[in-house]
Amino acid sequence: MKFTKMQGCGNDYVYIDCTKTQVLGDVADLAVKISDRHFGVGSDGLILIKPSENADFFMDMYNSDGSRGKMCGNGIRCVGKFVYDKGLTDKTELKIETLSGIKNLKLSVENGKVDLVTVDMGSPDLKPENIPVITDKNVMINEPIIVGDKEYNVTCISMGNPHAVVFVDDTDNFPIETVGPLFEKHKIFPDRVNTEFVQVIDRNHIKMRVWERGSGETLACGTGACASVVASVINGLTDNEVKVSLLGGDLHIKYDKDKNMVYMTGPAVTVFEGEISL
Ligand SMILES: N[C@@H](CCC[C@H](N)C(=O)O)C(=O)O
Repeated sequence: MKFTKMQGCGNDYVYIDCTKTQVLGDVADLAVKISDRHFGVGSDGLILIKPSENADFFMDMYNSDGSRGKMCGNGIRCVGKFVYDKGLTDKTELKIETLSGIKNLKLSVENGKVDLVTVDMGSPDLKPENIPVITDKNVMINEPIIVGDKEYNVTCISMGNPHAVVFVDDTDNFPIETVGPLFEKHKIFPDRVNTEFVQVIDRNHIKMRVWERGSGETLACGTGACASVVASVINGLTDNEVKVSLLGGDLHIKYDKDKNMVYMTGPAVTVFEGEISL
């Protein structure tokens, strides 16, 4: 089975072209095995590119623990690059279906290959039941919760998947490896949660580290960067166009408040290709 390893800001997945053939068997188990950084290819998860009846392609994504994600911001940019660079389409404006709906992509092509991709990420959803987060509040904006033995203020947002955004003074020295798992499995998040720890640098620049549900700390999270910018804007901390510096690179996020739409621009990179014998 042929695969391509790709990354967007260091958030790396193994991509398999399933437009003509299917992956048979237990895909969740395959995702766990392929993602293993010692005994597998090594990645934050697995992404299958499938045909779609409603869009140009379908993105089916799995975290490294085998759980299925509904949306992946860094992954969807790489799907755009994959299908264009491999000649599966010659369109530079694409519709990609995900488990959280259809997303529109614009590909920037340099010397015949895609480098940057802009994605219309749709509207952020703050309704607790849609995230989901268990609360008696109408929205969770900067609300205190106890995690472990400490109080943190969280802003909860769905970008097609669940996010909790926490503002901190210093992301570099934040103990994400101990606090991240406590957020992920906190009882108020019945489907677990992706947690972004955000430091505001200025009104157009934030730093962010992420603990992803199902994958642990990753070098970047596209949906998380979008949620972080929405949270920064609604908490009055930034303007609506923001550079998000992640451990693996920068994303540019625009939150159009009037239309309530979020746009993400960032890189998509092919790392290597290979073949797996199962
Ligand atoms: N890295 C992704 C998000 C992947 C899915 C997430 N862990 C989930 O389970 O919701 C991104 O770039 O958005």
